Amino acid sequence: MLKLERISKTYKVGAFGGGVLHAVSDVSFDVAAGEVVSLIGESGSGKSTIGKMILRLSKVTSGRVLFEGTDIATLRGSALKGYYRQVQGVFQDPFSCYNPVFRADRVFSMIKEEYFPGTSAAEWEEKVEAAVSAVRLNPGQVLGKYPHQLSGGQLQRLLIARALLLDIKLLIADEITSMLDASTRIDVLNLLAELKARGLGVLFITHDLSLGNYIAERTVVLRRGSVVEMGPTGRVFGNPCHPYTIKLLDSVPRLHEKWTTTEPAAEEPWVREELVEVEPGHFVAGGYRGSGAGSGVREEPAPR
Ligand SMILES: Nc1ncnc2c1ncn2[C@@H]1O[C@H](COP(=O)(O)OP(=O)(O)OP(=O)(O)O)[C@@H](O)[C@H]1O
Repeated sequence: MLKLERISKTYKVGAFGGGVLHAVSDVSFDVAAGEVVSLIGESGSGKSTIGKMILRLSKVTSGRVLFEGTDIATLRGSALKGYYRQVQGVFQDPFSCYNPVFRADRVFSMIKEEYFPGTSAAEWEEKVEAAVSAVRLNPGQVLGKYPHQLSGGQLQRLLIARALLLDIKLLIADEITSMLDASTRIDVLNLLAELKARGLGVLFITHDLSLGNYIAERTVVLRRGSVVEMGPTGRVFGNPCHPYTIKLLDSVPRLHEKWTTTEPAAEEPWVREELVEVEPGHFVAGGYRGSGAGSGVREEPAPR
């Protein structure tokens, strides 16, 4: 469904824009229908930049984002609108998505005006109630309320309901649980699991390995804008091979804290190690191979 083909993003930085920051370098992976892929990496590793490029909030510097075979950079007008009916993002801070002056369900009426102007009021009301119930909220308790009368978890779920109203195929979920308390966080994760069972693809962006492990079929580990390891979650977590992944897994007891040891994104293109398939579907930059206790050991490259 979604395919990233060697996408990169550079930003001009420095006093007169003379420097170049490589936020994302040559990243390729895909997300299938009904699949959750978690994108993990510490602060500044380029996770959100990838999410923004998929949502066309940020232009790719090179490479292509394909959705059902079409390069999204080519979409214009009604084709672009059609894309947003199928692909939506939900972000970390639910409060910032609402205007405190208006009732929270204004986010639904805005969608009606934009995408469903011909739908009758009664039919629309039914659709909204169904979407709100699908995210396990009681319409009678949340509709008509102002944002300050609702919790962060309720506001986050309303945003997911809003995405559902569009009947999306792919959700870009960028740190959506990081501002929620532990029990609400699990609720939202279980909700994503239900949506996945209904065929929704999800790119689950997180700095929290344990959440990624809980929900995702596949995991992509990002370091300084490059993929260092990716594959089926069981393999990446059960047999981590790249020294960086091993280091991340060692830090699991601290995972509910945001990582503070921010690595700066590369100001110079750093030597990117090629991804090597070390076991079926499991790719590791530089060809490091895990061997249980001795994982992180790189075998001599095979002779060509
Ligand atoms: N508009 C911008 N201009 C210049 N640099 C940017 C811009 N947006 C992001 N960056 C830089 O690109 C790098 C990647 O940022 P990004 O937000 O994608 O990281 P992240 O992994 O999502 O981090 P976090 O978990 O803290 O949100 C960082 O070094 C960041 O400072």
